[in-house]
Amino acid sequence: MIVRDLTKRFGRGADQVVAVDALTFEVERGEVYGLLGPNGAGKTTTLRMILGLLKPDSGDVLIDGVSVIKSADEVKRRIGFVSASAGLYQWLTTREHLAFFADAYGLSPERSHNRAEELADLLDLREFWDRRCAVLSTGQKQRANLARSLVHDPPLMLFDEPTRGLDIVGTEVVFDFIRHLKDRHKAIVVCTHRLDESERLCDRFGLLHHGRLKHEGRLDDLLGQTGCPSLVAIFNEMLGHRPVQASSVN
Ligand SMILES: Nc1ncnc2c1ncn2[C@@H]1O[C@H](COP(=O)(O)OP(=O)(O)OP(=O)(O)O)[C@@H](O)[C@H]1O
Repeated sequence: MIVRDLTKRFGRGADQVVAVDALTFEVERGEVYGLLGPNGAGKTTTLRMILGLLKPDSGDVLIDGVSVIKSADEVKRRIGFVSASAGLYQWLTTREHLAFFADAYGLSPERSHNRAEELADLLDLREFWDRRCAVLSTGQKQRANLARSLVHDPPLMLFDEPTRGLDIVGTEVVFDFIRHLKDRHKAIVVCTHRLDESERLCDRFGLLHHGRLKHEGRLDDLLGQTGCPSLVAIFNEMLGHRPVQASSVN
């Protein structure tokens, strides 16, 4: 995926906010890219533009050479999206969800059946396969949600706070899923506030502040460039935030 000079402003005049400001980055197949930033940095706005849900003021996104400006529907077919808040239909079972989304993406009935079987094995869905999503546990819902996102086997996967609200086991399921996608040569973007998790998961990072990339690179490169000991320290420096020193507290 190539994000090129993406810009989005909201409002007018003195109230105008430049949510995303000439943002450029690339994510290779088989790479996990952490798009990180504080509240209001522009992460969600960026994801919405990549997904073709929000029109940029300028710039473009190319997925396998297909432009979101020229062919938003083509781009949508090439993306799987996982968000902590993305809803499942409460009255559908997991099996029905996969069939519904496979149909929406235009898979043949045979391909839909085969994908459902593969995903049921991959994410261990069979124990709650025919239960309505309303009665599933948070972890089961997240597994159903992960399966739904991958039903059309897209080349690009976007994750927005994928572990929010999950316990350690649920978090590991998400991690294993992302590692599986990496092994399958997907391009993967993860937005999260969990810097410790992103350090474990991501190959490369883009640190966003006021809609601009302030730092980009592999963790070692970022630590070397900034002289900071951790991502948290880089964040604090970027935000001009000085942690309280124990010795300075009376
Ligand atoms: N529809 C909108 N109308 C006006 N301003 C908006 C709109 N959407 C986002 N913004 C503003 O754009 C900026 C970027 O918001 P965005 O939601 O992209 O940040 P974020 O990095 O996802 O934040 P968070 O981590 O809190 O979800 C913020 O200042 C926000 O208030």
